[in-house]
Amino acid sequence: MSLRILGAHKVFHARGARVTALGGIDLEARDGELLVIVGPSGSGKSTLLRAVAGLEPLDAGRILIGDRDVTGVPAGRRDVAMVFQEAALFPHLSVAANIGIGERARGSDRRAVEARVRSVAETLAVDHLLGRMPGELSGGERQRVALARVMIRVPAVCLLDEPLASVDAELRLRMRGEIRTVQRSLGVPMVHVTHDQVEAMAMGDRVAVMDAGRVLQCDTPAEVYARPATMAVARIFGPLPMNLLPVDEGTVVGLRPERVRVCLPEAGGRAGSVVEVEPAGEECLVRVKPDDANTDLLARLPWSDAPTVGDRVTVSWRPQDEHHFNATTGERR
Ligand SMILES: Nc1ncnc2c1ncn2[C@@H]1O[C@H](COP(=O)(O)OP(=O)(O)OP(=O)(O)O)[C@@H](O)[C@H]1O
Repeated sequence: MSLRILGAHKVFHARGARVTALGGIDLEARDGELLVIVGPSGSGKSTLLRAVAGLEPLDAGRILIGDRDVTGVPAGRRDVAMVFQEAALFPHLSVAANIGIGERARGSDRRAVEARVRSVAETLAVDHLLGRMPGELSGGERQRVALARVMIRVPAVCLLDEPLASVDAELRLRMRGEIRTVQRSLGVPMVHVTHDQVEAMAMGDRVAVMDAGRVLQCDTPAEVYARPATMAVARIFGPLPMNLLPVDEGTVVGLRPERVRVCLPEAGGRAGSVVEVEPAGEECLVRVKPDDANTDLLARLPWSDAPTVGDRVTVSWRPQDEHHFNATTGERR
């Protein structure tokens, strides 16, 4: 069954101000697909998920799960499972009871539920915590318990709102894989909101890039990365924002920092000065101010090639690495 969002509109009125959280969203998460949503803070990602879950009524638009129009259906009857940024667990129930509560409520056999709880808890590495209470867990552990509760059964649609936000880097990597595996085995559409671009690239079958209540582009992560449809997408999607250099009245050239070469002054290219060097593990981020432009260029280089602040350098790139955008509309040429 697919999830379809058609013309979703939502305006909030907050202290005299009108905020368009959703400005007409059309989006589909296909059966068995993991659709990742990325976008700056306030772009409407959580509002969209909450609308699908039935926690936020839409001003206009429809939500369909398979052929079923669930737009007016209360949250409890949509068969949508959701994990929030802040995992909400029942404080007076043990971890095991929290994970199994939905299944028990549906009247499943106690022994069968216990076995299922154990199995899903092992997958998410919380099996050693089954006897604890939610108040005795770390943020990341609570998050994994909330995930386990969702993944214990097969809902029609699964929604994840930054479930890995408070999980450390190593576990995050493992859980990304786990979520993919569980999602494939559930075979249902899953919509996953994240701020983590690497996660979006790694996990998504497709990625929807949102800004100001709109979907700017929706395609495979590889396609969005290789051919961002607009300057805004180029800035939002990718491990680092794209460099955007106005070249003439009508055109802006976009360059991924990983495609910018920084060389000694003798080499050909545009001359400039290094204004910032930031270590990033095996690599470094180098900011260069070209002599003939006001826009700094960000480059990602191996740490072994790191220059020093104040160095005179030249920057260059291959013509095929340039992205061209219309300076007025922001659209890809
Ligand atoms: N209950 C509310 N009342 C008024 N405005 C709201 C309400 N909920 C959200 N908004 C506004 O709607 C817009 C979209 O919010 P939303 O939480 O969907 O963004 P988001 O993309 O999930 O952001 P973040 O990445 O920071 O979680 C924001 O401008 C926000 O301030």
